[in-house]
Amino acid sequence: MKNHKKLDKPYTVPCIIAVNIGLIAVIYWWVFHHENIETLVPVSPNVDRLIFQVPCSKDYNLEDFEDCKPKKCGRVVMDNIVSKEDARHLLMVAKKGLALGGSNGGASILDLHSGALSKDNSFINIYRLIEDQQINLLSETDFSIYRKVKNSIHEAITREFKIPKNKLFLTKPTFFSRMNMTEAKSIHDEYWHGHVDKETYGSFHYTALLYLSTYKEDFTGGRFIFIDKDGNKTVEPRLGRVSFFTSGHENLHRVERLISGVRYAITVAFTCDPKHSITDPTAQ
Ligand SMILES: O=C(O)CCC(=O)C(=O)O
Ligand SMILES: [Fe+2]
Repeated sequence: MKNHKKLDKPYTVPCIIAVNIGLIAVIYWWVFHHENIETLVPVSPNVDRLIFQVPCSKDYNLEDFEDCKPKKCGRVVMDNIVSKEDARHLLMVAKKGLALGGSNGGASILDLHSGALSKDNSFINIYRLIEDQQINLLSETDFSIYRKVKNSIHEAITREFKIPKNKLFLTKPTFFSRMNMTEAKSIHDEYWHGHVDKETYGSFHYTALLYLSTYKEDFTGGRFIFIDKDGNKTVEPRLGRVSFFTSGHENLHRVERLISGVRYAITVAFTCDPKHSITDPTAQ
């Protein structure tokens, strides 16, 4: 026993050093790299209606639109206002539209209103392409499901934020998005930066997201993250899930970088300013 102890001694100092280095590495990672993320809405179970109030930023103070601008700010998640069937149909529209173009980086968009479609590191017009190539890509059913879904989201926002229906307008840009883990080739591909929609897009007062694919089933990474002062909070995407929120600084957010798979969603935006109102898209 005595001999055994003697043999152990030469290892004591290196052991203490190794443990200390390990400890310092863990503390360093925790302080500088560990992200404290709370799951606000997990991918399952299905949620009927979840509401999270947040204090409004000053973004709305100088604006008119008394009937429409948020009096209370917040976030709402609803899984049952868009049917799975309609969400699947829109996923098919996204796939067939984006198949005609696509960014060479990690993020592509298709805007049915303006026709903008990502192509390599720029944009082309899908309606011009359809005309040039004489293809029958988008049907009247595609547009009618898109309008129906947009109307359900509009109705939910007016109900939850107590806005007269005729005071809230669809605005641009409103678009399908496809994200994957390909390395970014242009700034348009860098979807993971924190941003405020009201600032980024100008006209937004309320932002809605309709998810067309499901976290952990179709992709990993790619969670939606609210960046709050008291920590980050995620909404995990799920086919047919609608997440909407007031678009000011109270809802700074980003999308987490994808780790695997492909993520589809639609950003649908609404404004209180009739000058920025847009009409529903139609076959051109
Ligand atoms: O797709 C998402 O979850 C968020 C997209 C977004 O932040 C945006 O379109 O402004
Ligand atoms: Fe956004």
